[in-house]
Amino acid sequence: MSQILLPRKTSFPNTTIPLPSSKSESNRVLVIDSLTEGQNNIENLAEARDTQTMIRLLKNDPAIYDVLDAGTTMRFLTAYAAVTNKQKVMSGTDRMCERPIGILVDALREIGADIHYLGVEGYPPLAVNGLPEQKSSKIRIRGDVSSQYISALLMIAPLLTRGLSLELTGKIGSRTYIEMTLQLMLRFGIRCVWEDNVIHVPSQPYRPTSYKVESDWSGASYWFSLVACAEEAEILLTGLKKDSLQGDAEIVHIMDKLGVESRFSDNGVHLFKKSVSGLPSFDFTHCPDLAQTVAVTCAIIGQKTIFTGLESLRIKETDRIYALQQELAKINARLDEGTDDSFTLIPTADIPDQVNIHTYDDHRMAMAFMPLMTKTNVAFDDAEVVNKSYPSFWKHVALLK
Ligand SMILES: O=C(O)C1=C[C@@H](OP(=O)(O)O)[C@@H](O)[C@H](O)C1
Ligand SMILES: C=C(OP(=O)(O)O)C(=O)O
Repeated sequence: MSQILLPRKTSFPNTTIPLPSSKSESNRVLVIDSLTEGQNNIENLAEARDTQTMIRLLKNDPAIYDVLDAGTTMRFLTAYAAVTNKQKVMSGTDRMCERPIGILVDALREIGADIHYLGVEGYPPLAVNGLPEQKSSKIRIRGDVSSQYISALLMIAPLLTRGLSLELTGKIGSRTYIEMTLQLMLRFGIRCVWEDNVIHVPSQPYRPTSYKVESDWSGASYWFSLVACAEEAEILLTGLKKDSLQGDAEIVHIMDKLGVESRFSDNGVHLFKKSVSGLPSFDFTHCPDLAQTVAVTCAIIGQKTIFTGLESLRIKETDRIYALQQELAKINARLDEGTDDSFTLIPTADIPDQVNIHTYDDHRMAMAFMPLMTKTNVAFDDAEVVNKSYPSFWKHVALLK
């Protein structure tokens, strides 16, 4: 684990950031590719460790699928191992074994999969022993804990002899990720119907096709934040499209309210500074991975804000609410929990001359605090933490002139 120090810097003229590809798109396409009979032509897979882990496990097919700290890899491969009738142990880091998976396991068991827990009920590690016979084709599943369970079931559904109808109950979180799954399945020939809260997936074969993974909008968010926080900045982010499958493209609209103008061209999106207006409030229900970026941005630029839709943050790489509260306190900012489901971001009053950020084994804690370098010298205790989604992140920070 090595430290990294970013010295204070306020202006960033004309920099091009060659963004990495999306790990969410990559991990879906890899699972679909493995479920397709025939050759797909897939370009631009992510450098993210989560994706490289998926590639390695699918290629080597070891008896133990050790996903490390990759949530999508854990959830998608659990369903994949079941439908392909594999015998696998699913395991991961200590934190992965604290992230719930019971909702997915219950659904898979109802469909007919043979799965049992090897440790604590409801959590990895698990033993998957295939899916001998489909018992049910109509499943009810909660939509308010993690959309990854739903994406995992949707991707295997076309291979089930009776198909699958998924009734989503309660509030649906991270809906844009479910839509991404369905859109990608469509690219590979699968037609599903989403009516009210039921998604119907008939039994049908995936069709081989060509697909080029787009750049990562979640990774893009840190550069939007840098532009918002800087005195002057102009940044080109390559490989992004206005019409994206990724819900985190929402960052364009969020940052429009926080002083960043986005102009799209054939190369990607160009970011410029503009004035900030109004007292914004943001709902992260469908883009939870942007919450840390936006909280830190608002703290730095002095923007009081109301946040909602943060429920899922407590079960991600770390308890992201706690981690944000601890690290924001170091720059005298607060994220106060209200009596309803909202949080109030009270911005920074005074920033010390040097700030040491603890990263909690969470890539997004490190990347979200990078723009703090516009105000002070900032050190991070674990530089490699970014490898989960964006291994070239610090190399890209070094491109800033
Ligand atoms: O399906 C995906 O690719 C993801 C879904 C989201 O998780 P939840 O559905 O658990 O919110 C998101 O936070 C995660 O980084 C990636
Ligand atoms: C929550 C994340 O990933 P996962 O759930 O796939 O580990 C993330 O990348 O922010």
